[in-house]
Amino acid sequence: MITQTMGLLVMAYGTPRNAEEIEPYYTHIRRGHKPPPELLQDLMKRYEKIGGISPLAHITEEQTAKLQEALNRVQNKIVFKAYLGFKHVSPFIENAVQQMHKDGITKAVSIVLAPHYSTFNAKSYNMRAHEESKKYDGLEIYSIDSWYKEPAFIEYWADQLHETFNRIPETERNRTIVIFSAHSLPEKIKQMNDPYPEQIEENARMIAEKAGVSCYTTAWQSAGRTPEPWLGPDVLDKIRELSKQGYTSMVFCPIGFVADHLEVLYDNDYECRRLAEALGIHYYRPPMPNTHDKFIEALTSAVLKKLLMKESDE
Ligand SMILES: CC1=C(CCC(=O)O)c2cc3nc(cc4[nH]c(cc5[nH]c(cc1n2)c(C)c5CCC(=O)O)c(CCC(=O)O)c4C)C(CCC(=O)O)=C3C
Ligand SMILES: [Fe+2]
Repeated sequence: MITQTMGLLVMAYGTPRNAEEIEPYYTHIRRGHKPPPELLQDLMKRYEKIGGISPLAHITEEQTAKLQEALNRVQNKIVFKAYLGFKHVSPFIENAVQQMHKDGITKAVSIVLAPHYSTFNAKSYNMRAHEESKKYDGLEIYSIDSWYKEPAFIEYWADQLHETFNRIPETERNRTIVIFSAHSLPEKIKQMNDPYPEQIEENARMIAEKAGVSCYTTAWQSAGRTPEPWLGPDVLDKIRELSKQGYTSMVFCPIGFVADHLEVLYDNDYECRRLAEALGIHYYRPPMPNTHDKFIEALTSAVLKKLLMKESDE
């Protein structure tokens, strides 16, 4: 019995699709200010290092298609129709909302392809979607703020940790530490009572507990290249500190991200690995969620939970 079609607004950071798009992308991130040539060169070099361009565009589309497919498979009351909107590239979040309205959608649920809530990501994504939807009479969007506690998400990373530990020689295990990391944000979020730092800590604890890992820590990565202070400790400093403490194997779980992209393939797999190996440390980084079934299950569950809560409100 099908009762309604519902929009599924999937929002993500966005990535350039080819080398020509890098400059306009970076300009958008910098709120319309063209990057100075050195910064642009530096970013282009990082993309070159991971194969010319990020695999992210493709992965995001696949995640969205799989989420739509799973939502329509596990229940038969609502037909979900997915719309993808980006923060920094076209189609922008606003374009996706407008398209939903054009297609006659009156109710939609929105989800961000990042697990945690902060003023810089989920809040700004949701605000942009809501501002745009106000222009269209009768388009209501139910926004999921965060979904990092989804059991299938915790299980995904716990399973990955199990598999990774199985690859680490037994004699090495008592000198192994897991580093959970997320994108750093400007330190001023602390004065804004932003829940992001606590959510990362809580998520790390939940995953470590589920995996039975007692030796773990958290750190920040990929801080912006601006003069203002960013949340620390940075993951590179953390590697140096842990090396001094005698750890010789490190397992990197960048839980703030959900796909293979620049921050993981360059900041973790190139920068962290290079430093770790220079210090004689074995570097491990379990695969990212990408389109893994467990991960899609987590997103599916977050969407259905949001709608159940909505039903009981009404
Ligand atoms: C919290 C957060 C997430 C995770 C949550 C979410 O996903 O929403 C995230 C993800 C991503 N960030 C990405 C890329 C970039 N982010 C930059 C710069 C910035 N990120 C910020 C925050 C975040 N970013 C911030 C506060 C800045 C400073 C400028 C500003 O105030 O906005 C820059 C500029 C140059 C540089 O600093 O490197 C680039 C190129 C890509 C795509 C990678 C690819 O293409 O493979 C992804 C998935
Ligand atoms: Fe970013």
